[in-house]
Amino acid sequence: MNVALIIAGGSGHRMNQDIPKQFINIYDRPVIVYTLEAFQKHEEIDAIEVVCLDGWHDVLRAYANQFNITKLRWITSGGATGQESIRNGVEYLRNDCADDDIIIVHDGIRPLVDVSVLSDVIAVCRQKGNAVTAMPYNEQIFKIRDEDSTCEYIPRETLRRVATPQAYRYGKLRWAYEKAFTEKIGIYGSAYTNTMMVDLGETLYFAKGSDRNIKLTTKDDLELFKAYLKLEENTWLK
Ligand SMILES: C[C@](O)(CO)[C@H](O)COP(=O)(O)O
Repeated sequence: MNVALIIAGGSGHRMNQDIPKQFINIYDRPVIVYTLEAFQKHEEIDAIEVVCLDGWHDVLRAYANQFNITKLRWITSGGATGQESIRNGVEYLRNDCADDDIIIVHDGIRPLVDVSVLSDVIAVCRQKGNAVTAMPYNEQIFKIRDEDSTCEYIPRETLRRVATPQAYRYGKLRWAYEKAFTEKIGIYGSAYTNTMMVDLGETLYFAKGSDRNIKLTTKDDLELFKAYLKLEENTWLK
């Protein structure tokens, strides 16, 4: 079974809005619905779990009914941090998932994930045991010496930008979160499943990423999202 684990537990304070960013309406539907639709229409996705902000579970269920997201099977609560939210989502599946099921972890605020990205992350995970979507860098990356200066750079050919979706076998994911939280490894700061896995000594495998798969963090990102939607609409009309 291939299960999408969508993380939508954030309160979105970086966007300075009353509504959490995953629930902001863009044209005719909220951001989270665009994300859910991408998984709903992918034929290899069997079921969807959403880790959702408390107080928004009923709203989410109502949207799922309205927009026919029939694969949505579980809604559970987030935690105090992103890592706690993902861990909650993983634990919540313990009676429903087998160790070799594939869990596709995805940020609810990346609504432009497309079919080919999802297909590749599932295929690489099936073959290698895990997969993280990745893209090359096209800027030069300098390390800061202090806030005003630098004298060291990292050759960009040696770097990849890793995003979600990321796919892991359920058994490995459960083992990793249990170990990480018990031994306090890879769970602080900006840690995510990918960095935690590496901190636990695991090797990760790259799958095809997409520059279009933006994370909606700031208000500018919302404008970019709208522009992409308009572009798609115009392309379909032609
Ligand atoms: C994939 C990710 O960039 C971590 O590698 C993730 O999107 C981070 O999410 P955050 O909420 O900005 O920490």
